[in-house]
Amino acid sequence: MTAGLTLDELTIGYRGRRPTTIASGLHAVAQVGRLTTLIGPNGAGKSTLLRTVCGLQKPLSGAVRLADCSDTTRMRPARLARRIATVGTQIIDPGRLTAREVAELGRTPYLGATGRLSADDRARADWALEAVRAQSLADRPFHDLSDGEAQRVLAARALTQEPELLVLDEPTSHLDAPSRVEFLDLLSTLARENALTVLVSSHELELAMRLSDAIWLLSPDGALTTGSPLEVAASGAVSAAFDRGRLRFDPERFVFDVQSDG
Ligand SMILES: Nc1ncnc2c1ncn2[C@@H]1O[C@H](COP(=O)(O)OP(=O)(O)OP(=O)(O)O)[C@@H](O)[C@H]1O
Repeated sequence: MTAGLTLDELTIGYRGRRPTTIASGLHAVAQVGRLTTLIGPNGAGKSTLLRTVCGLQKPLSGAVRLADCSDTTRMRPARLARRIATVGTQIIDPGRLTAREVAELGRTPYLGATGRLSADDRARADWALEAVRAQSLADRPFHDLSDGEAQRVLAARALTQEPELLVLDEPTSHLDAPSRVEFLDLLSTLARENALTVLVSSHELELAMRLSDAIWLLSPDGALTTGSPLEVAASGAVSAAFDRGRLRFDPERFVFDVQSDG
């Protein structure tokens, strides 16, 4: 197994007038060819961690290392864009562009001074649209797509970027139930078949536990528990972070049960 992403004594948070530390001294590894899902209750710091991993936000201290040990927190944006692709929670508004043209935007970090796409650039975008099963959407205006369709096209744009690390913040939030399963399964397949490291955040705890190769659980106290879904469930950390009221997480079936009174 090869480490595609390593958090190295990473402390995340916010500077400014009211400095806030969200989590400190984090250590974790995401493997190449695996789907790693970051889970945690609202406000635990998932988006903060993902933004820090992608170089969109500076860490308070520590490093985020790629497979060759280079530190993304010190990388220039142009270099970052060739190595990490990210899909945020917001659906973008690219004006009148078609879905194919949006996917082709993923080639931007590789274009020369003319800004013209080569046949290889176009072929890469076509491959990515096919990989996320969005070829049939290619010629449609992006802004006419449903949120779920748009999310698949944005994933294609990220793949077109030929990253070694793909980071998606809540990629299933706009999808219906079967599409959520399908999309996480697709990400797992893409990771495996393309030697890609994939890190996603999700509120779909039960699905994430069933479909991910590895789990990073960020607890409200800033602790990060990592391992296979079985290992993380057995550690009791999922229950500690999510159980409330009569809701209990079953670490063997990966589902929440509502306990009866008495
Ligand atoms: N720009 C900011 N400055 C200071 N604090 C912030 C800033 N953005 C977010 N926070 C705080 O950081 C904490 C973590 O927020 P974050 O959005 O990373 O959590 P999350 O786990 O992604 O939450 P959710 O599941 O609700 O999306 C929260 O307490 C939030 O209020």
